[in-house]
Amino acid sequence: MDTVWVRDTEEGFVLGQMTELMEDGAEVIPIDSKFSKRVAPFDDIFRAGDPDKDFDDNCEMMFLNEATLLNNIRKRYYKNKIYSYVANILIAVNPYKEIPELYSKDTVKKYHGKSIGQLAPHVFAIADKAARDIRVLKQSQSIIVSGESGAGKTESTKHLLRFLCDNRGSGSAGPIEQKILEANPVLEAFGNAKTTRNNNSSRFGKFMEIHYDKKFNVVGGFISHYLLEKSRICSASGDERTYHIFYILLGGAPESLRQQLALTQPDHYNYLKNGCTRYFTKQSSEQKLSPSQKSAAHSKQGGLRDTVVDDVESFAHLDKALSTMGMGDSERLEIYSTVAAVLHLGNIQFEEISEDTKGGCRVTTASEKSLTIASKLLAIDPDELRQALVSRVMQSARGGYKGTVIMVPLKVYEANNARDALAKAVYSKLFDYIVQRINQSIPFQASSYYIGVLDIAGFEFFTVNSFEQFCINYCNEKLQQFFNERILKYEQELYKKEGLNVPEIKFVDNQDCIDTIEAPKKGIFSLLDEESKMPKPSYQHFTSEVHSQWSGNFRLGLPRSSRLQAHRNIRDDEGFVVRHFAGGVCYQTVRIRSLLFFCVFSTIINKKN
Ligand SMILES: Nc1ncnc2c1ncn2[C@@H]1O[C@H](COP(=O)(O)OP(=O)(O)OP(=O)(O)O)[C@@H](O)[C@H]1O
Repeated sequence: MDTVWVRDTEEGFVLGQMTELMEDGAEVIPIDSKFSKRVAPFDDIFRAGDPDKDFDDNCEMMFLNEATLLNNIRKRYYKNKIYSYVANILIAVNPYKEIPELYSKDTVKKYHGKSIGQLAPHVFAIADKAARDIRVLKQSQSIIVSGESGAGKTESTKHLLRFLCDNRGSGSAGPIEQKILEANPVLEAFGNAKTTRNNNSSRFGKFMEIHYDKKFNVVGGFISHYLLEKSRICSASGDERTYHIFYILLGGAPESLRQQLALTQPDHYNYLKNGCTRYFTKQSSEQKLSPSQKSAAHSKQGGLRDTVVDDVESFAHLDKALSTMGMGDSERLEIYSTVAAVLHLGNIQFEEISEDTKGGCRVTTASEKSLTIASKLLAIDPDELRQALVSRVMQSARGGYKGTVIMVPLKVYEANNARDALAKAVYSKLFDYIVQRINQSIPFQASSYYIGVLDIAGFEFFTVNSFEQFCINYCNEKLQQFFNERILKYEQELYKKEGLNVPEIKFVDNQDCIDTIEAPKKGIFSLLDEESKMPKPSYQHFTSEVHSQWSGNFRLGLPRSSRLQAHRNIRDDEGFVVRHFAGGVCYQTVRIRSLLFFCVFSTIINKKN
């Protein structure tokens, strides 16, 4: 009788004995009597090998399949062994607790110069391999960290960087390395937020390069960032919050600065009040908050607790880190003013002008004060800001000549969209600026090699999927293609070359899916680009174009073809389904409309800069 794993809807897999073979399945009696005897198809039955033993490298198992892989990872996890390999790929499980000695200075020292497999699987072994490979192969190296939100990507990235910045196993970092490491808390303040899955979730992707000279000394670094989640700037809902920096300023900035920025408490701001308005505090930092800084929810329920995040204490650390990066008092004040301006912008509200036959709107009297503060903090004329919010500029062009400029009044909902687009553009430009300043603080004149670490969000699929999910999933589609090419195709070619008789591994080429997104002229990006250049862009027209260009293509479908009931009610001209390598995702184009507004407003911001 064979010991097998059989698929189970509750448990994932259940261990059992295969007792009887049938035509298209088998009878399995689970070893644990709390599970019932069952008949399962062959596709749901997997050889188990020795289920009590755990392996450093999953490839060492006699039978490698979905069930044995999961069993091995689980067995190890319960023994605090959170890492395992699949050849050169490291699998990490988030332990959500500190494991003694796992990342200590001694452990760093131990892993320096050791090949993969010499010591237990570890993120340091991957970093060391990259460091040795640039020496041996004389070629730059990159490490891709991938996984769903909360999987531990950012923590793993930090450990990789710490190892790479460690001075040849001395347990300490040199001055340049120190600056590279200090970039993280600054990026986290502006680019991380509390989500339901992760108190410190990175809402942007990054590629961090550590540059080396010919003698393999660290000479500097460079950070590229991608896809900051802009929708979060203007709305937080339920238990989620917007970016940490807003709460750090409100809860941690000195009283004088808060007064200068006209800051009060989180539930006074439209962009914050619909989400969680409590600060992260420790017992000691909670005492430092005055009642006027706390939202009603914070006063009632107290602070949120996390081992790392503390909004009250963070301000001083952030301010110091920005100074270390070479930012003087006035530059830091400009940064804080811009953050505060976004909050005040969000409080500007509009009302219809009943006597206006063109259906225009104006700023409400109650929010005039917010408009004045926002324009003061942004150092722009309040009337110019007002006009930009309640009207749209139109200029005819004929035969290469530009005609008269006409100000078209906006309706209330259009002005709301315009305000939010402006707030998003201001904040995302600020984020670009922060990254640029970090890069200036870790410059390098010349470098021979670099080790890059890519920390980017994994595949996303929510009930409502917008442009942000579209970009993230496109990126993951490209990464999957890279993986297919680099690992599956390349390995199989190697086996062939070496004359090994290994059965061919079949995988689905996802180039056709990538084409639907990026093909020139008919790809979704191209169509969106075209739509945004039209005098009257509309999401319905854009969606119809997508469907007509890709009609009959397997990769693109109508919302009603989605597996999720909620998507089947979406109209044909309100969304489309893309069948990605990881599954179908229904994107709602009503949401993409904000991108069109974004295009208009980024022009204003660029002019201001
Ligand atoms: N190796 C680890 N040891 C201990 N705790 C960890 C480890 N990795 C992650 N954690 C815990 O899990 C939390 C989430 O991890 P992390 O922020 O790295 O996830 P992520 O994959 O980057 O998520 P997101 O995509 O949302 O940014 C961390 O704040 C930390 O508390």
